[in-house]
Amino acid sequence: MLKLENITVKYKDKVVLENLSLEAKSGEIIGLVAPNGTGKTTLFNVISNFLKPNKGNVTFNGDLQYKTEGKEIAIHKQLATFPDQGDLFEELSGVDHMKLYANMWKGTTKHVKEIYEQLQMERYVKKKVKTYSLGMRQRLCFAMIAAADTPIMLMDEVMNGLDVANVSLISKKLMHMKQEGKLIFVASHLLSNLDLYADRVLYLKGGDIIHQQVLTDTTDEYLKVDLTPDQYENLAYTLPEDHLFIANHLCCIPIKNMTEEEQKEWVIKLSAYKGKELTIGPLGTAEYYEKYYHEF
Ligand SMILES: Nc1ncnc2c1ncn2[C@@H]1O[C@H](COP(=O)(O)OP(=O)(O)OP(=O)(O)O)[C@@H](O)[C@H]1O
Repeated sequence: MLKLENITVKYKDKVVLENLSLEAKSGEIIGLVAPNGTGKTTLFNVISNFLKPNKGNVTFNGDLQYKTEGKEIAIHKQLATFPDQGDLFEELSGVDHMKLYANMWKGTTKHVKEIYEQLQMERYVKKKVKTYSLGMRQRLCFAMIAAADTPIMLMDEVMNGLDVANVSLISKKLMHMKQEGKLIFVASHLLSNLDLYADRVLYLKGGDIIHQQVLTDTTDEYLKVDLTPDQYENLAYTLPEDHLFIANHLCCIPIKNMTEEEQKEWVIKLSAYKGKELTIGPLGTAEYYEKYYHEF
């Protein structure tokens, strides 16, 4: 559905994206993770053609590229980007904004009511935006992209400023949209939230994707224990070569190639470190984030 090939973006002599390639299909939620200023927004701008890359191709549905105005219109019918709170009109109501997006992309507003009901916005959706709090504005931005109902959605910081209840509400709606077959990109700093609904999480560093974490892959399991650097250095056992010591505190031993007996032995060995919690499971988004971006 979407193919990026060797995308390079430079601002003067600063290289932000370098030879980045990626394929994505419908029915996927892809998390995009990196510290501030790494290139997440730049990547979204390339996908939506708000920015022409210095090199590389963006292709939709096998052969559709931003080559002519007509093709750009055809692509933009299928793709919506998350609105910025600064683009909201203070004198218009929430439902006016939703209808604007619904009309622009779908040519109908029939589905708008169902969306604002799902997002529990009935109480205020008909009031002017100037009366909205930050969280209400953010929920409206999400309701607008949901009203556009496009097959591809690019969401930058969708959960910004939302409380726990609203994060959960929007996460549920995202899962629902995925089931409908949408391809959704979510750039986020709310790492554990991505574990809930993303199929894969991409880690961006040095202009490229340095790691792709497949969250549906349960074979990637580790025995995890928190150790101080001192405990780690002076461990009484030789750890397997492919173990990780993430961010100087989390020791992770891969168990996928171990027999049940070997796994039990490691649990017993590590249980000796009293007071340290021992868990078994895949690495979460927050753990990978520490692995790639922790500065020693
Ligand atoms: N128009 C521009 N001219 C020059 N440099 C730019 C421009 N736009 C972005 N940059 C630079 O490109 C880099 C990547 O910016 P980008 O906004 O893509 O990062 P990001 O990962 O989305 O950050 P954040 O998490 O803060 O939103 C930054 O170093 C930024 O300063």
